Amino acid sequence: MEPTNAPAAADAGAGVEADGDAYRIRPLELADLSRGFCELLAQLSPSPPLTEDAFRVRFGELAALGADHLVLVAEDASTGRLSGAGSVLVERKFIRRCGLVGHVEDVVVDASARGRGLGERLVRRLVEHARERGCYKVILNCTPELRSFYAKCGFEEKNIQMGLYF
Ligand SMILES: CC(=O)SCCNC(=O)CCNC(=O)[C@H](O)C(C)(C)COP(=O)(O)OP(=O)(O)OC[C@H]1O[C@@H](n2cnc3c(N)ncnc32)[C@H](O)[C@@H]1OP(=O)(O)O
Repeated sequence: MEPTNAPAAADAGAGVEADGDAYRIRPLELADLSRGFCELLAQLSPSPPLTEDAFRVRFGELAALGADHLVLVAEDASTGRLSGAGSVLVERKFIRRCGLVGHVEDVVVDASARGRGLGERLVRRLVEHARERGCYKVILNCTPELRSFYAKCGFEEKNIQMGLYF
């Protein structure tokens, strides 16, 4: 599928949030590469800048997943730069009568915009998307320091995380 500059997962029911405040929460767009998307992600994990081609290819791959993959960004209404981002992936399982599970990933708020409730708003929007898709639960991995942030977003601690890095 040829990627366009249309919002990813535009059919996801993930409508733009325009509540008149400083940030506009909406799906990722191709033009967001030049609005600071990579700089935001670099605050989450080592993430060198992407070329336009690399970004376009990955954007197209994710768009092809439709509403099963949603990347939301928060655009600063006064500057047009991105101040936050987060993703949710809907996993299709066999168990629970072919149940669906939402995975929240890569939540980040720019250092200059933290502490104003933007992270919580992003996470709640991602969770709402998973709920509307019919997921029976939403899960995520985080460091122990973020327990209280995710508790504020409605999550409770469950099990432990295991990892194997290559
Ligand atoms: C699944 C994942 O992606 S895990 C990775 C999470 N991302 C990161 O660690 C990247 C670096 N950190 C960040 O980008 C931000 O600090 C975030 C996303 C964790 C939080 O974003 P913010 O916009 O600052 O959070 P927000 O203002 O919505 O905070 C909501 C509540 O959580 C609390 N909170 C926020 N960050 C933290 C924290 N690091 N530790 C403890 N509590 C926190 C706030 O005090 C607030 O509580 P309050 O309502 O009582 O005041």
